[in-house]
Amino acid sequence: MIVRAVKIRKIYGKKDPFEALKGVSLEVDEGEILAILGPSGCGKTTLLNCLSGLDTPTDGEIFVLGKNLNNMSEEEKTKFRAENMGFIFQFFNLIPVLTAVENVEIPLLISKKFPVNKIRKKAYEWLERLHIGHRAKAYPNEMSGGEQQRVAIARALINNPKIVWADEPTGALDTKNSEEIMNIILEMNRELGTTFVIVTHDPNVAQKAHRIIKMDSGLIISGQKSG
Ligand SMILES: Nc1ncnc2c1ncn2[C@@H]1O[C@H](COP(=O)(O)OP(=O)(O)OP(=O)(O)O)[C@@H](O)[C@H]1O
Repeated sequence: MIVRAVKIRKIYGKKDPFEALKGVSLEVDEGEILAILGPSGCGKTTLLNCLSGLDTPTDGEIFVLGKNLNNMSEEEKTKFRAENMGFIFQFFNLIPVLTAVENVEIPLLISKKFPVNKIRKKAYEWLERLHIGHRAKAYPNEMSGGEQQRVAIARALINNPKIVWADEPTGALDTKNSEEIMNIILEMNRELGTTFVIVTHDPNVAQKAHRIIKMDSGLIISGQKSG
């Protein structure tokens, strides 16, 4: 088990509090592709952000790779994320002033695990692997949505993370590109064993996952492994 969340509650606001998560427990196995499906506003992004340590739940405990996020400082969480996690977003979140290959290099430059002279080569290899080597020198605004998302996936995976969090990764793409992005995620999962947790509105995307969790109004309503 790579992720375990126990009775997560998240309350936004003090004056006019809103309970976005009402006691959510879930487990994710290593190597699993888990889709989190549910209507707008049901708490999917809030849950994902809590699980990855980007946000802090009001109550409950989250263990990732056996580590309790509650026991980590913000600095420790940042380091833990950089070493173990990758992120994919709906609108790609590429840095507009950097080329494709420069965007892909970022996690390696931060982690300092690779000598600088090897980083460019590795970034090119990842772009080739995702069939966009020919776009290496393009800037984000010169690329299609599908191309930008491939760059973002290369960036998410280049550091060989144990787990990748994807928030509506196909939300800004047409059907054909959505299918291609999901196929890439499946392929990477098979080849590298990376765990993916994918928030989506799209039942076609969710269908390709190993397991689907359905949420409604701040609760998981189906798909939990145990009660
Ligand atoms: N920072 C915030 N302050 C107050 N309320 C918030 C905040 N962030 C989210 N919410 C509320 O919490 C609820 C859950 O939001 P969340 O973004 O997690 O839903 P979601 O299921 O991801 O929605 P969508 O599919 O539209 O992205 C929503 O009602 C939202 O309005």
